[in-house]
Amino acid sequence: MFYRLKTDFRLSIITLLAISAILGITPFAVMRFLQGNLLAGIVDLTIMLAITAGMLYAWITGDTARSGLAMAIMACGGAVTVGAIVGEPGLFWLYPCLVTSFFLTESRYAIFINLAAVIALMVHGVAFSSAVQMWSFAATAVVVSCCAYVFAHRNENQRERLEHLATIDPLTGVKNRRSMDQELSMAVASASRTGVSYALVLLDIDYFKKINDEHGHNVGDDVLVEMVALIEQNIRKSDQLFRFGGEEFVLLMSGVDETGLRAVMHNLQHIMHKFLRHPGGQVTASFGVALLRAGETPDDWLLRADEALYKAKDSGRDRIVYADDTVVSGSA
Ligand SMILES: Nc1nc2c(ncn2[C@@H]2O[C@H](COP(=O)(O)OP(=O)(O)OP(=O)(O)O)[C@@H](O)[C@H]2O)c(=O)[nH]1
Repeated sequence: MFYRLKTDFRLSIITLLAISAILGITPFAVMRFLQGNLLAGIVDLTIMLAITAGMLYAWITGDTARSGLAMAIMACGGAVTVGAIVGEPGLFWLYPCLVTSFFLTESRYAIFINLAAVIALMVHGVAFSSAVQMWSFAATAVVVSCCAYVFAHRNENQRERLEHLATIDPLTGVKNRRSMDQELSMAVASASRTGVSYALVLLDIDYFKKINDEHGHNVGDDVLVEMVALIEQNIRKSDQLFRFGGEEFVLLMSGVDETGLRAVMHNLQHIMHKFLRHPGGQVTASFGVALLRAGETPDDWLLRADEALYKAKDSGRDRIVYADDTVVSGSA
């Protein structure tokens, strides 16, 4: 539960709004019933129930886009109704709604909802004691909306940037290990649901330390970047390459059978032999390959590929080893 709140920003805003609405509106709903203002009490109660239902929908379905939009409409619509019924005191409720609508839904919808709410109250007019008060309300509502828009927009940009930084390896531009863990779990789930086959390749450059030591770290970096470019040019768009750490990479392929997999691996090794160079000569790599088994966990799958890679290194490097093979094949 806390993980979802931490990772899904809109869900956390929806939850925050719903909890605030329940805590903030309940005393007023009780007060209005006690004062005999049945209509205002029922409106308060309806807003609370609708917002709570929106939050439950978001938690159950994960569809925060639709529930966020619905909640922005409900919150602003509710504030307008309260303003129209109880007059001036009800206007204050619109301000927090104008702010949260930018965090609940896309900016273009939020602008429309906020404008509609402000105009509806102005047209209704009953909540205002004078024209000056009405126009002051309109001006402050627009200022609040503009500030909320700028803040929400900047927040969204920074969140996207952070998400990018957290999932991408800055040197090679491929996804990092953190993304890989998620993708492997998704692949395992997809395989058991749809029956699509998946293969995992653990790839490690041979004697990379020597390249660094003899030619410098920058040359080592260039080798990593070139290798990634070569691999990406020779895999399908649906295949995914991750940097596992250091000079180790993971290639995740979907929809491959054993024959196709061997052809792809043979081609990759061939391409690297032909094109991957450093100032001192050829760069080679060792590969551990494992096709996903039915019911296997991501950790076990990765472990089999790792054991195959270990065998490839142990038997002389520049090798492709398939997890279920007993015989280690040599270089192409
Ligand atoms: N240039 C560069 N080097 C890195 C980077 N990350 C890790 N390394 C280096 O990669 C080297 C890996 O060395 P080892 O684990 O001994 O592997 P190896 O020399 O390739 O030996 P084998 O894998 O057994 O063939 C270390 O010297 C690390 O410092 C990086 O981003 N850039």
